[in-house]
Amino acid sequence: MTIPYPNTQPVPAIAAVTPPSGAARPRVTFLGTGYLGATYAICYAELGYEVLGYDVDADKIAKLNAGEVPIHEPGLDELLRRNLTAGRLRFSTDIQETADFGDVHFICVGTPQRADGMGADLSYVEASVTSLAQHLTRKALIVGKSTVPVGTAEWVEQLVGKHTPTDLGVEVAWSPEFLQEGFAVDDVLRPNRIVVGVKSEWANGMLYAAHKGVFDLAATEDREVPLVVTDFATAELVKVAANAFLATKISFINAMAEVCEAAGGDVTQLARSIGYDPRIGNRFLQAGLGFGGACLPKDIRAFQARAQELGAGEALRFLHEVDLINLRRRTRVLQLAADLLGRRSGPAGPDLSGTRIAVLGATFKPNTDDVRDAPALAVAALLDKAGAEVHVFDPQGMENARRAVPELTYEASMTDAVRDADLVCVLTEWAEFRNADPVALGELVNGRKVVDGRNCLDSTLWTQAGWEYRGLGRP
Ligand SMILES: NC(=O)c1ccc[n+]([C@@H]2O[C@H](COP(=O)([O-])OP(=O)(O)OC[C@H]3O[C@@H](n4cnc5c(N)ncnc54)[C@H](O)[C@@H]3O)[C@@H](O)[C@H]2O)c1
Ligand SMILES: O=c1ccn([C@@H]2O[C@H](COP(=O)(O)OP(=O)(O)O[C@H]3O[C@H](CO)[C@@H](O)[C@H](O)[C@H]3O)[C@@H](O)[C@H]2O)c(=O)[nH]1
Repeated sequence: MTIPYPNTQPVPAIAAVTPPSGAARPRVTFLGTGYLGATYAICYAELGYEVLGYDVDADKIAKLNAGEVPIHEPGLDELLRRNLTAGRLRFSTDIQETADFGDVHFICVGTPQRADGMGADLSYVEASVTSLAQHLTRKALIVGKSTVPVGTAEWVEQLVGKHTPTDLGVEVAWSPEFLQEGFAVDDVLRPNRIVVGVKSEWANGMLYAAHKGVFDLAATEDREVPLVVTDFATAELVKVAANAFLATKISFINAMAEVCEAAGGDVTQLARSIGYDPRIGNRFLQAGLGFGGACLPKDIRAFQARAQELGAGEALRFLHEVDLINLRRRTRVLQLAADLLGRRSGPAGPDLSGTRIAVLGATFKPNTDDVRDAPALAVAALLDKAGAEVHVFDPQGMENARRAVPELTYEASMTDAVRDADLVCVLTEWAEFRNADPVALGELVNGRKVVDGRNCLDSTLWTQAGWEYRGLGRP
């Protein structure tokens, strides 16, 4: 059932339900206040809901209660402070308080790649759902938002059944999340669709009420937010299918970059040209260092692992290739660096000892401080392993990067990083790097050589300023 909103007709399938707390709108909690949960909690308060965010990380909760957003996400600080002051939002490490507060509890904990293989680690889902269920004393709806292997919602339902008395009637639903870091506030307030997996009319009604603020905002802006109401399995699959598609699109253009490198073509012009075809579209066709972050890489691996378990592994074999194409871009940057520095590659890769390399960018993309599986940081580590002295600068990711890869040298500014460098690698396309003046930077370096790992620099400008320029998939 697909229900466009606002609908010209009443929505008969969605019954109005009274929240178990008796409040006019459901009171909502978010378990896990990381990149997903903190953003959601704050934006839902902005939509007018009464919200409680819960986490086991006391530092994070203390920061949030003090009006400090623990991550870098544009626009979130102001919304946090405004809604704390308005009294609609608070954060807690008390699970009993959380259980007592909410009508709808959203599970937003991490589902990282398992250390022992490709599948998803569901231990945080299990721990959060179990402790919540054990503390519930009235009917509520538990909604999974974390990205999970298909079948998890059924398992969560059993878990809830095991830990709550049947007469409470606690129900489970799944509503995957599609927000992009860096655009998260707008993505939560103005999503391009809402997908819910439900088993009962009551759950459907509660979830509708829990999303009504989003629909109302859309109506005031003369927009529609499509609502897809479906079963558990489809809801879970929609999420990983979307990420698999996005990853495939990026690897497709990076595969074309590889061919351009062999044939002497320019992938940026190729991408622009195919993107004019509306069936292809020009978004997510940016060739470069490839995809990283806490979602696409781990999600395509977990999807393959789950499909394998279900006997459908063949269907997703191409995702293995998508992953390999993506990872090859990292070694390509290493190779370009060695070429520019005139170093030959042996069987163990190039020897870059005695060189000094500036790495601009550490986060997995601009406008975030997130360095989880960041291609930029992975390349910085490869350059370091090859013997180079690596000096890194990132506008927002320094603290996380230092924690993740402490062996690199971290600098306080772009100019500090490039000073005396034999080579500059631009690996995350922050505006500060895109708009850097190649003439001024040229005065600081030891050698005017640049690898543009994101094809984000104006190659003509840099070449005119005397730089030897190499992009990915470009002649
Ligand atoms: N980051 C994104 O942009 C994004 C977008 C869509 C979906 N997702 C999915 O959302 C989920 C969360 O991702 P994230 O990036 O926010 O992760 P994160 O690591 O930033 O946040 C997870 C939070 O859960 C907390 N936590 C761990 N155990 C807990 C427990 N038992 N009870 C309560 N809290 C607990 C952690 O302390 C942490 O603050 C993942 O499944 C991810 O795939 C993330
Ligand atoms: O044309 C492109 C677009 C993106 N990327 C890279 O792809 C990665 C992922 O980018 P993006 O998708 O913008 O970041 P995320 O915030 O990880 O968002 C993805 O992962 C989230 C978590 O599942 C989903 O909710 C989002 O819909 C999905 O876009 C980054 O490293 C980008 O540099 C490219 O290399 N080329």
